[in-house]
Amino acid sequence: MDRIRISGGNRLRGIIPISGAKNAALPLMIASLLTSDTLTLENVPHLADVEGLMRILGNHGVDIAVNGRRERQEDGYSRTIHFTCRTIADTTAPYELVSKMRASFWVIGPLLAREGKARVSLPGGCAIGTRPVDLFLEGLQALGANIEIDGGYVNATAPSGGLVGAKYTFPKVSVGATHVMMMAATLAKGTTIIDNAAREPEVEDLANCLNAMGARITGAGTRTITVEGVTNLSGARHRVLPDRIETGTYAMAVAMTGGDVTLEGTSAALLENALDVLRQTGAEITATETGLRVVRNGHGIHPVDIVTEPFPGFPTDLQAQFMALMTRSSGVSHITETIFENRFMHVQELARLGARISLSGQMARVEGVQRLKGAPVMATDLRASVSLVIAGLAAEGETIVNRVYHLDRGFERLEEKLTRCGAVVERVSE
Ligand SMILES: CC(=O)N[C@H]1[C@@H](OP(=O)(O)OP(=O)(O)OC[C@H]2O[C@@H](n3ccc(=O)[nH]c3=O)[C@H](O)[C@@H]2O)O[C@H](CO)[C@@H](O)[C@@H]1O
Ligand SMILES: C=C(OP(=O)(O)O)C(=O)O
Repeated sequence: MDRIRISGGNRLRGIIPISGAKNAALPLMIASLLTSDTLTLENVPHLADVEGLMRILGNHGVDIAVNGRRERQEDGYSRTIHFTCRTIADTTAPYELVSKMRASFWVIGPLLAREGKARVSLPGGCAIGTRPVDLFLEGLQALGANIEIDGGYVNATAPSGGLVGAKYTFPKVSVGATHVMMMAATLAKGTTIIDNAAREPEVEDLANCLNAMGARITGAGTRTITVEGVTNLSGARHRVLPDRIETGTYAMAVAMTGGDVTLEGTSAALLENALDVLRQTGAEITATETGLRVVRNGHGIHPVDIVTEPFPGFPTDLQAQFMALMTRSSGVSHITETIFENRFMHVQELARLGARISLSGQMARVEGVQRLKGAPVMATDLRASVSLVIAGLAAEGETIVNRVYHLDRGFERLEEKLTRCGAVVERVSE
């Protein structure tokens, strides 16, 4: 099993290219199930989750060609990929595939809309909370679907004439359930109004792609999304938006080590809240023509309190990384996690490096320390893993991060990107 070895203490200087967003690429790939034409996606990150979803889509009958060639390109950079699903080969998404990744459950929306039925295993994904699927099921039921849960599978069936548009208000904001309801509603009869929708940029990206495929969606990016159903969707070409979580992660790494790094191919508008918080910690952040420049020279790290919230609030997917930064602040900060009830698994691992963190329910109290010291640590989930990398970059001596397969789900070429900026980071394969 691979590990990451970090020798801490170097400032980061240079340029980091930001990849396409994992959390946009996954629903966009799933949208290819809605049409028999080719959906071409540019800037698809090379990640374990993307590879896993390709296997799932292949099982449903999607033909996948990378850069026009059939063979997979293994150089590790973001790619252009063509997805063509002439006919749905199988409406079942099996446990063995779906249990590895939360987003794979989302195939339920397109399968139901196009084929009138879907049998999808209950999902897996990062172990950061119970992560139920009640909102997905209620949303699909509002469109007329009949839902039964049996043997760990959700069996969904559309009424004989297909799904029917409806008004539905989510009792709680869910990114995944918004994606699914929006995809399902594109082929439903009549108008669907989705209230209390997630406003994440990835929802807007999916809506833009669906509209390019012939859907009629307005309001994505606001609380209310309206979808006028159409009879069929066609192919399209769409570029995956930049990864705001990767952007924020590297910005926090620079704030942690000090230095001067330009993050290329990204946009401040995707993560204004997190960047404002970083500025309060003492980092200087400026927009450039092609991305962002993050600088921290000389000054200490100021403590800042944060509360995670749905977009446009502070993202839960940056909470662990921010906690790593706060371990070196000059005071006490409070970090409140409101999205997932079990997203503090990194706390005990950060403690191995010398961090002083205490937990009380949903809130972590982080007392900044003057120095962290390298140690072996264990990655417990995707963003927790990268928080350990950030801490390791600032720790004295050697940090070994075990179980890096979590990291490979969401960070393309992490070691290379950091090494090019002066960090000493290497992957050790055994
Ligand atoms: C692949 C992807 O894009 N994953 C992101 C997506 O996950 P995901 O779409 O799974 O997250 P949701 O927005 O659905 O979850 C938000 C909250 O709603 C709850 N909930 C959700 C669905 C449901 O049916 N019932 C229910 O109670 C969840 O347990 C959680 O407490 O948004 C999360 C919140 O920004 C991010 O952390 C994940 O990185
Ligand atoms: C929690 C995440 O992913 P998933 O929803 O796929 O588990 C994440 O991207 O941080």
